[in-house]
Amino acid sequence: MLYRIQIKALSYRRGGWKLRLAENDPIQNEQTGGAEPPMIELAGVTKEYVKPSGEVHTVLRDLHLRMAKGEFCSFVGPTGCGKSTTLGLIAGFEQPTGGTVKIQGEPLQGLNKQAACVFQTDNTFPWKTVIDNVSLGLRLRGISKAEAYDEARVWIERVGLKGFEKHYPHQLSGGMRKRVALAQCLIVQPQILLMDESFSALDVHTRSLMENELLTIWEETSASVVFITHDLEEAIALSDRVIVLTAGPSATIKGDYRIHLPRPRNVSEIRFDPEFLKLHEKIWNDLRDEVMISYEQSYQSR
Ligand SMILES: Nc1ncnc2c1ncn2[C@@H]1O[C@H](COP(=O)(O)OP(=O)(O)OP(=O)(O)O)[C@@H](O)[C@H]1O
Repeated sequence: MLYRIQIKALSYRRGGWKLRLAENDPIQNEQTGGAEPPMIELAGVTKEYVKPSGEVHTVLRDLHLRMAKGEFCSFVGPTGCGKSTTLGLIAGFEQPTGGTVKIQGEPLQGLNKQAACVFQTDNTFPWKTVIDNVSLGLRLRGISKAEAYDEARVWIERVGLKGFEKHYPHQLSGGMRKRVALAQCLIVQPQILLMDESFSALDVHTRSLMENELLTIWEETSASVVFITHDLEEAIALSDRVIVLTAGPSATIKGDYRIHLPRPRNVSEIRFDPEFLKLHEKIWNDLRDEVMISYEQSYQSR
C-alpha cells in the first residue's frame, strides 16, 4: 500500500517536539483503498427550506465532499449562496433534507460533538472573566476548577493573553476577544474547528496577526478546519483546499482547489508568492462568474 508522507510542521509543545505529517488526502485514500474514513463527508447533501408561502427554496443541492483529518478547507462563494448553511449542517445545527453528513464515517445525528465553532460575533460570555470563559468547556465536562484553570492558563498564554486572565471581555480589544474565543474552542481539543467569517470584523492588521496565530495553533493540533470567508486571498493563504460554491439557489460545488503552498506560512508574505498569484487568478476566474450571476439575480429581483 502506498502512502504519501509530507511533513506539515515541526513544532515544540509541552512534552517535546511534535512532528505533524500531512494526512493522506481523501483522493489518495480512495486510490490506495486506505482504511481511515474522511473526518467530514458530505454525501449528496441537499438543504431545502419551506417558505411561509409553501414554496420550497433549495439552498444547497447534492454536495459531495470529503475532508481528511487535519485538513484546512475554506469555502468561498457569492453572498447568500449557502456557505453558512453548509457549516451549520456540519455542526449539526441543521439537518439535511437529502443526503448524509458523515463524521469519521458515521452519519451525524444531532449536534456534532467533535466540533467547536468560532463565529464573526463574539463567542465570549460578557459576565465571565477571560479565565472563566476559556475554562468553561472543561468545567462543563466535569473537570475540577483547579485543573480547568491550569489548562486555561496554558491556552491563554498560547493565544498571547498572559496577564489578562482576570479581565472581562469588554475590557479587551476585538482581536483579544477573538483570541479568547479561539482558546475557548481549542481547550476542549475539538477534532473539527468550524469558523464562520471569524476574522471579518477585525481591522486589517489584527486580522493578519490572527490568521498567522490561527495557523501556528492549528499546526500544533490535528483539527480539521472548515473556514467560511468572502475573502479569496484569506482562503488561499490559510488553506490546504479552497472550495468554490456556485451562486444560489441550488448551490453546488463548482471548484475544489488544492493549495500546495509551503507551510509554515506567513499569510502577509505568501500573498506575494508567484504560485499564490497564479492560484488566485485561476480560482477568481471561477468565482467571478458566480458573483456576476448572483449580482444579476439580485438586480433582476429588485
Ligand atoms: N432558516 C432559514 N430559513 C429559510 N431560508 C434560510 C434559512 N437559513 C438560510 N436561508 C437561506 O439560505 C440561503 C443561504 O444562506 P447562507 O447564510 O447559508 O448563505 P451565505 O453564503 O453564508 O451568505 P453570506 O455570504 O451573505 O454570509 C439564503 O438564501 C438564506 O436566505
